[in-house]
Amino acid sequence: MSLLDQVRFPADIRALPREQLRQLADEVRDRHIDVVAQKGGHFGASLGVVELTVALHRVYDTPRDQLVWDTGHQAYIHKILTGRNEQLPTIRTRGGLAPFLRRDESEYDAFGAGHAATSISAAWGMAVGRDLKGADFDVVAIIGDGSMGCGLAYEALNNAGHKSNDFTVVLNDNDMSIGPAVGALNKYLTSMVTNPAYNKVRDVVKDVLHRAPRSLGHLMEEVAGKLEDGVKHMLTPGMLFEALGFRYIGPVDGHDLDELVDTFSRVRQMSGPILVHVLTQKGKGFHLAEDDPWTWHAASPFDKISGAAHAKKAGRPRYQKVFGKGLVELADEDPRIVAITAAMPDGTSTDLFSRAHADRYFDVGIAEGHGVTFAAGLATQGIKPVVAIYSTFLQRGYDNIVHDVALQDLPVVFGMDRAGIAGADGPTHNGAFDIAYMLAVPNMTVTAGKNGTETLALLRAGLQHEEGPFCLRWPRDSVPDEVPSALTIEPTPHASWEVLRRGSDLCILAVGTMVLPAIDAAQELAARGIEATVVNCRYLKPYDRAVFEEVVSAHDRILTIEEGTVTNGFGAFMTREITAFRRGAALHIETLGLPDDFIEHGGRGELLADLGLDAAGIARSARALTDGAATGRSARETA
Ligand SMILES: Cc1ncc(C[n+]2csc(CCOP(=O)(O)OP(=O)(O)O)c2C)c(N)n1
Ligand SMILES: CC(=O)[C@@H](O)[C@H](O)COP(=O)(O)O
Ligand SMILES: [Mg+2]
Repeated sequence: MSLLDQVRFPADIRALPREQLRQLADEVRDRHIDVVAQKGGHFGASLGVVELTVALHRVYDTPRDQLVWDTGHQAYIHKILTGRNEQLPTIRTRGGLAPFLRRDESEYDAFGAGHAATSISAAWGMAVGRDLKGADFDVVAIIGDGSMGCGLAYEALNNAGHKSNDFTVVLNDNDMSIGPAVGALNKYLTSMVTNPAYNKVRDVVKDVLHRAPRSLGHLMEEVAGKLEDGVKHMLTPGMLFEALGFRYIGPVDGHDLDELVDTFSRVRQMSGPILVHVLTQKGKGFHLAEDDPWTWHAASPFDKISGAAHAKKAGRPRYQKVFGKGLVELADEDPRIVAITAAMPDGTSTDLFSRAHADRYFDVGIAEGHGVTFAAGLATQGIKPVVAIYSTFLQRGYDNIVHDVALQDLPVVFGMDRAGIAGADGPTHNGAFDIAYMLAVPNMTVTAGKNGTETLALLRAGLQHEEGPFCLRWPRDSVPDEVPSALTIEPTPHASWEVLRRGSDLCILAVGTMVLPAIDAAQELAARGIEATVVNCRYLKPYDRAVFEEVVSAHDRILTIEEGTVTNGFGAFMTREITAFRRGAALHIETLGLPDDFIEHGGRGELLADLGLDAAGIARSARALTDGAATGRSARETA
């Protein structure tokens, strides 16, 4: 009988004979491989924490004791062991399990995740909250080495380390982020655990312990622990974490269940801030992922034996590839261009740049704010930095954008990928706010291309723009057009719009990915006798004042459409501009976009249709606007 049939919750793990934990771990690992092979999803990170997850739920009394997983892409094992095994195949699908952790999905999900490096701050908050109310439970944060390279983690360590509240940080060190591990921390951690003298002494200590008579066991354990700590302090450089006030324990073999259970049983009896350094292998137990953890960070459905993806990647390339290739071509011609990524070389396709111009490629790690201000510094030296960061992750660098780039009018180009609906990654990853947050920044030029070619045309324009920062956005999608070499594409004229269609019944002001569906909607409307003007507002700010005045003078019914929040988005901006320009006129303005809410995970296309942001939805809104206006219905904002 399979153990997984009887182990549904952590209490079942704690009821198992200890010698069955190994079998449970093997079954859980196989289950994870089976489900992701069928359905796709995040893959390598969960494989690396199978034993760690089993051991934590074995030792700690979850959900009373709180486990705070960082980022959450490694939490499939946690979900399997906390009552969600049957639902696992629904993960990342509309209405199914969330891609990461969510407090509203399970009592075992102590804190939501998705963006990296929040776990220590959150866990510390829980520990202090516990002590303020005199409660009694353990709090454990589990953070990866890549996420430990993020400044937020140090803010938390620094703050927690000088207090005495009990809480534990588990550093899951697989020497890997998504791309190759970057940063001095990784070198430091590696040096600690590969120091031959330190490891020799550890082996001796282990051997002495093993041989000690049972009767002396506890005493020997104390002596051995002191000896090991003394050696550790002597041999390992700096003991960064001890300097920050944490008792350092480790490194521990993250795949040795006995060592893990013994270590956490010991740690659970200790007091104060503790950091347990666990060594794991990302992709452990699936040979292809062990050999190439970067590629197997996430996977689309694949054959378990060969690893071959089921669905052949047909059709046109993703926007990210078009951007990455175009940037390389432009950098071939201009030695001032540099590319900056924040630990996402693959997702932004700046890995292409790293191969073509290694000396001008910078992966700053999970440090978006630093990446932005680093770019500002480069710009003061006449360098042309292109900061390629997902819209959602760029939120981490907002003050840096305002304070270090825009206020100093520095020519930095921001390439915001995953703008709009990201899809399966859900609300933590949707690029819902970049139009709103960038429009609010003085001196910032805000743009969005209608297709791949125009995206590169805007990139060229941004690289020529010397008078301050410039941003452009693109979706997690394939381009709708054949895209030529960037070097053959003229830069889009500054602050220009493009009138794609003229009609007398209403005017549609469309942004970026909404332009082509607006054209399709206009054709549907025309079949019903409604003629729409469609304008490609590829410069959101500064906008094309001449075209604006022409079309706004000619229309009392205006529909704006953007794949971004309507709250303080382009539509709100245009509504203010239009009502000021047509003061006193009886206008009917509707702004379509993402509602003032968080959009759940699901397929990008189905979510856009749900939101009325496909051609059919746009046509419906346009008809309502023209019918409504015909009956004198007042203008209304729609979400
Ligand atoms: C703020 C932020 N930036 C970037 C990402 C994208 N991201 C997801 S997982 C990951 C790598 C994390 O590395 P590590 O913490 O070592 O975890 P591992 O995958 O190795 O288990 C990155 C960069 C993110 N989730 N959040
Ligand atoms: C967990 C995380 O943040 C990344 O793995 C993210 O899911 C990547 O997103 P894309 O798949 O859109 O590159
Ligand atoms: Mg890692």
